[in-house]
Amino acid sequence: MLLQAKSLSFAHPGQKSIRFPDFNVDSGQSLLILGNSGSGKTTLLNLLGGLLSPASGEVVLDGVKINELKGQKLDLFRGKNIGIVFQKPHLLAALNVRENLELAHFFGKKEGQKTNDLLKDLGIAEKAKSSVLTLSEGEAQRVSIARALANAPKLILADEPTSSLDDSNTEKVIRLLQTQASKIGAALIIVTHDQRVKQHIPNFIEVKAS
Ligand SMILES: Nc1ncnc2c1ncn2[C@@H]1O[C@H](COP(=O)(O)OP(=O)(O)OP(=O)(O)O)[C@@H](O)[C@H]1O
Repeated sequence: MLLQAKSLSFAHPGQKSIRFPDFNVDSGQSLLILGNSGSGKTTLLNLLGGLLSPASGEVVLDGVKINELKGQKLDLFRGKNIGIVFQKPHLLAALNVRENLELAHFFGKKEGQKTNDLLKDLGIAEKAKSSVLTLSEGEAQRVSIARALANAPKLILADEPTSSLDDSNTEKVIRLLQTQASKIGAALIIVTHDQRVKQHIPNFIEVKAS
């Protein structure tokens, strides 16, 4: 089993504790995290990516308890093994498209996937030297997906990747994430409240505010 989430709970400062369901995900599998607005979906994704530390429980990725790693060890483990697609692209404005991807290789201390191949796969090869400030929203989002895939991670986490897209682009982005995940044998976890995504990925867990 690639990823195991066990007895996880978390409380933001001044907020009620959120308890999350247990689940496992294998390499090559896709899973949706569903739930109402404010139920804790992004919080769970941040726990899985080691961006937050749980109040109780554990996240085990490839036999490593992420929640027991700290500082540089955690950053390096995340850089090598986890690719995160955030709600907003968060690209570095001073760097062009190619450099934004190469930065991921640098932080992951890993050669990973070839930048040219990745840009071609995601249909943005002709933008390699463009400033990220000149990209359309959809292009910027594809660059952020390419960056998450650059190190060929074992786990891909995506937070609401389709919320601002129309139906046809929603389908394209989900296909892209699934195709890329299966190409590198990664597990794919997508947070969404977009009902359209359920048509493409039937496997889901639901986060409920208690
Ligand atoms: N930094 C924070 N400080 C305090 N409370 C927070 C913080 N981040 C989130 N929360 C609260 O924690 C709860 C869960 O938030 P979270 O963002 O995980 O929900 P979500 O299910 O992803 O919501 P949405 O679908 O609206 O994005 C919410 O009640 C939210 O207000």
